[in-house]
Amino acid sequence: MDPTRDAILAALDTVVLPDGGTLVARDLVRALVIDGHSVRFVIETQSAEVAKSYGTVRAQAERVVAAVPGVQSVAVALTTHTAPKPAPSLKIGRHPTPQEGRQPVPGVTNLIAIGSGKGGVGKSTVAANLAVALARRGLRVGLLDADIYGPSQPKMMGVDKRPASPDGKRILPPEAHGVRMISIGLMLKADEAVIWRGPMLMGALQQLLTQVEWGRLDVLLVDMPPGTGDIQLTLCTKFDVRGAIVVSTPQDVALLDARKALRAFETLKTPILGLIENMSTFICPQCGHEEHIFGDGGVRREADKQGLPFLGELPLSLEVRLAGDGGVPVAATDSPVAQAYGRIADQVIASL
Ligand SMILES: Nc1ncnc2c1ncn2[C@@H]1O[C@H](COP(=O)(O)OP(=O)(O)OP(=O)(O)O)[C@@H](O)[C@H]1O
Repeated sequence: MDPTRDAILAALDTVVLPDGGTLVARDLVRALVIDGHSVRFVIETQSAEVAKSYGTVRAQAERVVAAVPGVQSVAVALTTHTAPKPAPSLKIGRHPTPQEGRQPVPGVTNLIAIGSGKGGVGKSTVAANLAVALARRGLRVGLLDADIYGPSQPKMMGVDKRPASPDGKRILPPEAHGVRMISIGLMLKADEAVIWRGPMLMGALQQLLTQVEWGRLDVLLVDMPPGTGDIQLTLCTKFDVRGAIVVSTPQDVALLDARKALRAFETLKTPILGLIENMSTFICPQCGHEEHIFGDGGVRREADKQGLPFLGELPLSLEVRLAGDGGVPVAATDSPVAQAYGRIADQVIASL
């Protein structure tokens, strides 16, 4: 059995520090990654002096984690959070570095874009839940929130800490619900607006893909901004994208825009892995009555018409919205919607 994040944190909570408190109570554990039976994390101290007195803490942390059932190897790094190495936010956003042709993202086997034509159809919700569902199927999964103007993944995945950057260059992605994730939203102060033009956006995306220490991933999902713009262009022309998934509601206006997104991916020579229908049907929690608020089966028909795979449908449900707002995606629960996400994850795995 693979060790769980909770079990690791419980073990680390027993490590008492020379200056009081425990590693967990003092919030010094960063970049905890559980990769099967291997566990790695960083202990971040406030200063070099403190770090010096933490040698035994590091050894003890390694010992208690190694004793957690299922753990076979442990790697612990001790770093110092000092002023000359600021949070990576200061370094994100720049003009792109010139590069020849499409490049792979180091360590990533399948880079998948999650797009939509129209905003608000639930693309970010689907990206977060699909990432969790794939991780629950045993894949090593990453999630990159490239919706630079409206990042929502930190909230949906329940992550609000700035990622660690031990050397000021590499960024260690936090892990939530079994998924390593990064978002431009984690690099910014709350309410800080991003007023960047095309080249800056392209540079920021390039940084998030190449400076983040993803490790080995089977799948990296990229939550794209809605529509067809600079981010789509950069991702699909500069990186080896395995394929795109397009999310739409069955409503005609959403389908109209979804068609534009499909055409844009085709023009950029990005294969379409399939379409997902979100907000398909609403089942009244009081009386059980089923209502097709945004129409019935429109996305499946569209996929059939275009000869593309239909990956599945997801209901409009209060539970989904509350889970997203609460930082625990519904796919991490035992609800029937989580099972629907599991089925879509199976389809995605089969398409790779
Ligand atoms: N199936 C669903 N049932 C209920 N609420 C949903 C569902 N899918 C998404 N939502 C809610 O709809 C809102 C918009 O969803 P989301 O942010 O995922 O859309 P988006 O397409 O990524 O939007 P944007 O254009 O801003 O990127 C959120 O409040 C989310 O919780």
